[in-house]
Amino acid sequence: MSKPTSGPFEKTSGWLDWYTGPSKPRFQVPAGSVDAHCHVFGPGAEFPYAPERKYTPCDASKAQLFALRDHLGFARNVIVQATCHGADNRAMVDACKAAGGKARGVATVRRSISDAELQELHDAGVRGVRFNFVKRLVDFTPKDELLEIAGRIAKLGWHVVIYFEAVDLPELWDFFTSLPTTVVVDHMGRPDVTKPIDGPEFELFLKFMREHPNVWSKVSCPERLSTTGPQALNGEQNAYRDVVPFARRVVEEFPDRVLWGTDWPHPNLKGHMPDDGLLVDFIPHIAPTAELQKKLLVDNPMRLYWPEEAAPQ
Ligand SMILES: O=C(O)/C=C(\CC(=O)C(=O)O)C(=O)O
Repeated sequence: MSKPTSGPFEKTSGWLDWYTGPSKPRFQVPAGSVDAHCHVFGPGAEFPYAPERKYTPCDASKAQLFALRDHLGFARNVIVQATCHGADNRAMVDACKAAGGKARGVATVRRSISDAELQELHDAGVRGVRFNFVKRLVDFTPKDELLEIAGRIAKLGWHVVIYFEAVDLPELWDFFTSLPTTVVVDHMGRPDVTKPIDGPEFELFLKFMREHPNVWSKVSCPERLSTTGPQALNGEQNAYRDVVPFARRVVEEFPDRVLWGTDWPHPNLKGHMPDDGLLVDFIPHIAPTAELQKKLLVDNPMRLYWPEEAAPQ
């Protein structure tokens, strides 16, 4: 793939650019697979980064995303608005429109958005909004504003994607469980994988899913959660071993409510930038059967993002 640029913006110091020579995965994903968590960044010269952003990335264009999709063997993308674009959804919307029906979007919106603007987002392929509670990424938005937004987007049949750290789940529980839509958790609520899988923290997350059938989870981002590695580089086929039991537990207990995504272009990674081909090779470790793989990669994302095309359950 072509090399990343950064246009008129200066990248955050220490920024790691996405990996330009991803390997061909050994694991062949099922036909019609969806990369259900990825982003586009700019390009900044065309779609400037938001003034309120907490980081400035390298560019990651729609063409580069679609090239990766094809290289990895995926059919479709779900493009999630990244915080470096704030509530300016133009780059994400432009990518969705250019994908010719092969991408859906998850937007960030403020309460000031009009019904006509929401409808425009819908027409472009947006099917959800993201509420981000990770303090290093966003400033606080009052819960009443978020609830108001959730009530409005529920009428469009959209869902809410939530991003938070495991330690914050108890405090956010009442808010999350009051949401009137399907709720999709990013990266399993970022468990601390150095803690026991049967310990209180991850148990609380499992209870959250068990007691609330509207809650789904992305079993993504082992490269963010792992502390032991090994890194998905240089052909490594057993990357991020410490994350496997956590993701596998979620896939096996909730096979109809899990999604997977590359998280390309992997904003804010500090230690290394994974080879996305090897990230795909991680999938059979967490979804060990063909049936689980098809639910994770095809049936579930199709039901949520392309219900009009999804096979009946
Ligand atoms: O890409 C992700 O899912 C995670 C992110 C970035 C992010 O959420 C954003 O910029 O919106 C992170 O942990 O830094």
